Amino acid sequence: MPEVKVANLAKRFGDNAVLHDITFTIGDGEFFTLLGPSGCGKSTTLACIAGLERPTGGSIAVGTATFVDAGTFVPPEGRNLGMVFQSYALWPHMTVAQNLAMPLKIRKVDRREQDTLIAETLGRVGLVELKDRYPHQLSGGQQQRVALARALVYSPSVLLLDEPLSNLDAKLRDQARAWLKRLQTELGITTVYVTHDQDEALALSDRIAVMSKGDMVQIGTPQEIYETPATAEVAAFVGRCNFLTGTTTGPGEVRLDCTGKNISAPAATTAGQRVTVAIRPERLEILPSGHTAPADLNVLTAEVLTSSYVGSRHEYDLRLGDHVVQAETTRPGLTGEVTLAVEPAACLLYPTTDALPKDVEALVTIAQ
Ligand SMILES: Nc1ncnc2c1ncn2[C@@H]1O[C@H](COP(=O)(O)OP(=O)(O)OP(=O)(O)O)[C@@H](O)[C@H]1O
Repeated sequence: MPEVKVANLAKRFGDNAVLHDITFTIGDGEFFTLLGPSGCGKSTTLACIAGLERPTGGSIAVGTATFVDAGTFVPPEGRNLGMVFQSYALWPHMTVAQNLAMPLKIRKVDRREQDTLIAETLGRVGLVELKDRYPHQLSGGQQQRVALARALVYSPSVLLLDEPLSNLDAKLRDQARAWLKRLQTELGITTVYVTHDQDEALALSDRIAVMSKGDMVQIGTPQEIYETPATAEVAAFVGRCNFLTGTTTGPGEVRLDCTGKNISAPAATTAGQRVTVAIRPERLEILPSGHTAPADLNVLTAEVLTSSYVGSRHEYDLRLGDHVVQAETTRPGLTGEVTLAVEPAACLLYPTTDALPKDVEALVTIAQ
């Protein structure tokens, strides 16, 4: 399966520049996800790869084939890519087998070969016995599999998926996610996946590209994106996060505004910088008041405001100085004053100029 190379991709609709200078390379057989909030340009990027949109700048190549470059634009039918959209777009008056036959007929595959490819592909997605049903006789999950089978039946070089699971209910979606990942690994097909769902992106991807307002903000493995987000905005978008403001007081030290106390944060360098400290809720260990935390941890005193039981863990809202922070733990029944302990390495620092989304700003200031 070939590499996908996108370089300096730009797209504008009239005066509206929606993609600026997007560059990434997707490896052979990689599951690569474009993740970001609504309107950031994910679908437009995918549509440019598919040939459904004509970029205003940059180049796109798959393997040795150049699809887009100065003076070159290969139309979608010349690209041999498989595509599945959020709305499965199955032909309602055709059976499952007929839906799969359509792209083969367009490619003038002979009849006997068509039957073999359809049977093989339906076998792969576990739908052989449903081949004579019409789309309205299938569940949402089954329709989604048919759409995927239709995109795979002609052995595309790359699979493009635009929020293909978002019409499924939560439980089905989890199952479909696991199934999709298994199928993709089995086929080894290079896949570009678009989603605004960070859990889905973390669970499925070999690498994730986080987009914001037409720019690529960070590209990395799920672990890199979650554990070392490049900006406060990425930290806020991927997973839950507490944001506290402060001022660096020297190498490795920050004075928090909310408590007036210093904490260790290895990324701090020179004194006097205004910073935002980002801490994931699960990295805040809650200890009942009076319990001593290991000496190498940052220790803060907080007060439990509310707790919720969410099955595998308890989520606590706590007052920390004039802020509310969230922490997750398996410890039930904590009330009143508690100790929060956090490893210095889990206190990520960003310049305060790093814009946070408005809803996160509201969270940061809620307790003031
Ligand atoms: N055909 C079009 N004409 C004009 N503007 C468009 C067109 N298609 C997309 N846009 C604009 O381009 C921007 C990026 O849209 P795009 O659909 O790529 O975002 P997205 O990240 O996929 O969002 P969502 O998750 O909501 O689908 C948006 O501001 C959108 O309004």
